[in-house]
Amino acid sequence: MKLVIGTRASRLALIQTQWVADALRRQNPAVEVEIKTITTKGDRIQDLPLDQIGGQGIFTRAIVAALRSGEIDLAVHSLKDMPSAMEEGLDLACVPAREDPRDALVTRPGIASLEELPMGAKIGCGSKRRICQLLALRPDLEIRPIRGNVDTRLDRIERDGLDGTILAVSGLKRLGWEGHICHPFSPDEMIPACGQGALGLQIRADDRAVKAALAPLEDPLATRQAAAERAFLAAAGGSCHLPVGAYCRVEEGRSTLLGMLGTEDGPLWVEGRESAPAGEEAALGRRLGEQLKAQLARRLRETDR
Ligand SMILES: NCc1[nH]cc(CCC(=O)O)c1CC(=O)O
Repeated sequence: MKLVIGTRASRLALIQTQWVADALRRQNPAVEVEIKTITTKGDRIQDLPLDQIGGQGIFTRAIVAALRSGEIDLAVHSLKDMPSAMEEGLDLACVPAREDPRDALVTRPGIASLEELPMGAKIGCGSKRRICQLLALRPDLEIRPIRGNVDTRLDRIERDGLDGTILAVSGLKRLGWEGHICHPFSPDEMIPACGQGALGLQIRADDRAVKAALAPLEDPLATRQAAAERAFLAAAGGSCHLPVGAYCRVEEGRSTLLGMLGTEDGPLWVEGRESAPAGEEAALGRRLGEQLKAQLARRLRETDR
């Protein structure tokens, strides 16, 4: 059996795809794997903030089209870049073992902790979710817009005279930059993006052969976390325009979900926590998502008065 995997061309995307290809070959030596790189709108437009390019799934749409046309059989995404509603005719085949889900502060040399960041330090950050939560911890910090892939952002600390930036631990680890981490934020300090650190393996919904070939890669824990976090994202109505995040802690017999949701233009945001028996993660995500959406709407009405 031959299987063509599609991916973005960034170094991180290629490393993630190579990981899946290797796992596939290991599980199933009969599978012949080919990797095809695809340029997305998000990769082409590097000089605009994400929320000005517009549209959900700017990093995934071109890949989705290749999947639909049969040009590729499997798309490897960062789960956090996938819209909560799956495109018509496509399916999430499975979620493999997850990398570290946390966000991390990366600083210029000479700053060894969050506390050592001077008053008014300049932090490069384009994520509304990260900005809301960082300012809650350190209201004095000055936020500067920043974009580009992980390697570019690290370079820009020095080039733009920044004191630091915030990146996902998973991406830093996969790229070999974990030594740059100054402070990993616990999910209680900074709720990660839904699915952060996990990969989403996307296939044509009717492609049973590819689904079966991928089945051994499924991680039951990551699958339960993803079910909760993505149901939260869908129910909260989250997109890349809103500060939104969720993290599901899976324990013996019980799952606890942390979630946060804010308004597009800030500064208002709310957070909450709910738990449910194991196996009910999707319902848990929906419940907390609806709850926080209603809570945010209430808070907005109160501030209008
Ligand atoms: N938004 C860009 C993006 N998409 C996926 C990752 C890597 C993190 C992951 O594995 O989820 C990153 C970089 C980052 O946020 O630091």
